[in-house]
Amino acid sequence: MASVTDSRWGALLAWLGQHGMDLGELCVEPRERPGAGYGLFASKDCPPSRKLFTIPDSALLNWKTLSAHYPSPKDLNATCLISLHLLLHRPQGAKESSDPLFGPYISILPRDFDSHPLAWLARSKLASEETTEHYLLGALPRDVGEALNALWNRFVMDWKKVCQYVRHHPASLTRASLPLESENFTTSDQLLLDFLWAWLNVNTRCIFHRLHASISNPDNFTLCPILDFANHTPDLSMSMQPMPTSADIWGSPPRSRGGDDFTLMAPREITTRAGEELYLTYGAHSNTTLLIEYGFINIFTPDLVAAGTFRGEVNVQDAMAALFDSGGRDRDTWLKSTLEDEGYWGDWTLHASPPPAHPSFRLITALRLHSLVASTSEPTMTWETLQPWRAVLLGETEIVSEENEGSWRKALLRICETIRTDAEKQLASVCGSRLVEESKSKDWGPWMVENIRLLWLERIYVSGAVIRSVETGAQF
Ligand SMILES: C[S@@+](CC[C@H](N)C(=O)[O-])C[C@H]1O[C@@H](n2cnc3c(N)ncnc32)[C@H](O)[C@@H]1O
Repeated sequence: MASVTDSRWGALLAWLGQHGMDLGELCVEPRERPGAGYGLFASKDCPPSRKLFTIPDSALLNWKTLSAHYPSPKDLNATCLISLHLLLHRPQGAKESSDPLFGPYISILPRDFDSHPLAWLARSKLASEETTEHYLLGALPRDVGEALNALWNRFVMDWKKVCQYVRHHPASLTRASLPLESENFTTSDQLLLDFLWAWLNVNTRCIFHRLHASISNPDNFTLCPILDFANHTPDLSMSMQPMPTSADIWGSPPRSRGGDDFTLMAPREITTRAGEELYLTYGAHSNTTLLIEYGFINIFTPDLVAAGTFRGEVNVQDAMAALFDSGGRDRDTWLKSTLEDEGYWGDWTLHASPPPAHPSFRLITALRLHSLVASTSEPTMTWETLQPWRAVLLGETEIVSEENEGSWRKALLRICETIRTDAEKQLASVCGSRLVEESKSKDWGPWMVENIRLLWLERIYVSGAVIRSVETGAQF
């Protein structure tokens, strides 16, 4: 542990002890983890499924534990309420948070998210001249940039909700650690950046926790001290497991209290030795999602992609859009509306695993339709002539026809080749020496350039692997 975190860790444990945590059973601690900030490490040997610690419900930071301290809390969803609370009590400089409720926990949260792509986007929007962040954003694959813009829109919507809430309930600011005026919320760039810090803490560190009667309630999540030091592993067998709460078992949360305590268990199948890192699996996410939502990617090698052991995924929206834009207006419009009506428009992907490397079923379905209509001289098809394609969708037959199989597989090859060639060109141009030089102005810059380079390489390797699958006659 770095020295500054040492004292914050001690303060956090003392505070958790006041909340009733049994510190004697704790067998983990945070340590610096190059390339990932901090991580959670075993402080003694942990056999499979050993209980690692329990955080009392009152020390969990969530909608239930905060709502009693805010006027009309139902006006805010959990993301907005937790983010607002963090914003009101953000530590200043190297000081500790003076929040009387969660101060020692807020003090140990990351102090900045400068390396996160959403922070690049915010800074580049606020900056008057080109910054390193501009160059990094310019080097991202287009679909990754689009996913980032969608995340930005989500963030801005939450910020607007919070600004509106604060305007209607200025009393919500009276207990803030910082002197804040509700009028400044819509105009201050600094407040927007503070909210971004708070919102990214929520977005990158919260975990599902059943707080509400309905399991699908979107506010069923919490910030959980100590657990949130855990880094991600894509390997589920190495992941720690939350112990099912009584709400999970009985189907509804306890009525009398804020919620259940949160207990974390060691991985089910392996023994973790003292000094080894403990992980959580955040989800079966693609690298695009990991980068956009969490600010890192799963590292891979060409061998792992070729062997189908790395969960490589490539979005082929642009190449498909070009294909669906080349058959004449009537045909293109008909194709799009037919696929939309059937729910198969967009979200088309290639996958490296499980082997053989393959196109998604959505992509195959769209290509089958494109090839079917291309085999006719008409721009559209009748209900009757479309039946062979629908029969595949309904599971009544496996293929439209032998001819259609051959035709969509050829179209798939062309799409993969386009993606591979385009990625090779982009890799050489956007990840060139200018970006490398620019990135050196940030301590995390070269690491991020390597992540972006890997995103382009993922396109090259995965499309190459699908080409090999098609050429060797793999059935999908
Ligand atoms: C829940 S926190 C984990 C603790 C965090 N590393 C810290 O320093 O506090 C999630 C963040 O950790 C980082 N992270 C998690 N898993 C990672 C991994 N496998 N590689 C690199 N960074 C990772 C990312 O910045 C992510 O947004």
